[in-house]
Amino acid sequence: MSDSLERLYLAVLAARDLDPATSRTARLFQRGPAKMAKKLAEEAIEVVIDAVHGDSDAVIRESADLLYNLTVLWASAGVRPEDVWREMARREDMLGIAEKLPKSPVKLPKVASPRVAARRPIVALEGRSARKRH
Ligand SMILES: N=c1c2ncn([C@@H]3O[C@H](COP(=O)(O)OP(=O)(O)OP(=O)(O)O)[C@@H](O)[C@H]3O)c2ncn1[C@@H]1O[C@H](COP(=O)(O)O)[C@@H](O)[C@H]1O
Repeated sequence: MSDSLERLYLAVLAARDLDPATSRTARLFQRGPAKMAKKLAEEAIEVVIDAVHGDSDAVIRESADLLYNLTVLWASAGVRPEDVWREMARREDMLGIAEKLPKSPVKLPKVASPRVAARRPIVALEGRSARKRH
């Protein structure tokens, strides 16, 4: 998925300077961050409404529109996809990926790699209040 988003981000950057009369992306850049934010919010609401109605095909279509509008806003804000992937990796390292632990006690490897050792333990979701992400 990140490859698709990265290709889309590059296409958005390339379209920024096209003719707004023929390029939606160029038109969004011409109209500025407020318009971009409005379109992004509209798409998010469309995804929510379609999800609530159980229309998964519409959720797929609107999610593609949402991601398009998100990459436009990233470009406008000077954010690159790799900046977001880095933050997601940081959170994964810090918080671990909460997984359902097996019922029987599991033998953890004696020697963990420094990266694994630095990670917070994987926690079971049942019966624990979700930690607030920071
Ligand atoms: N990936 C997309 C993409 N996804 C969605 N959209 C546009 O976003 C719209 C979805 O928003 P809406 O549902 O609000 O559609 P709308 O009601 O017609 O829009 P408004 O009238 O509300 O502005 C779609 O109709 C598409 O026109 C996209 N427009 C462009 N791209 C890509 O962006 C790059 C640049 O394309 P241009 O902007 O055409 O130069 C290319 O790689 C394109 O494939």
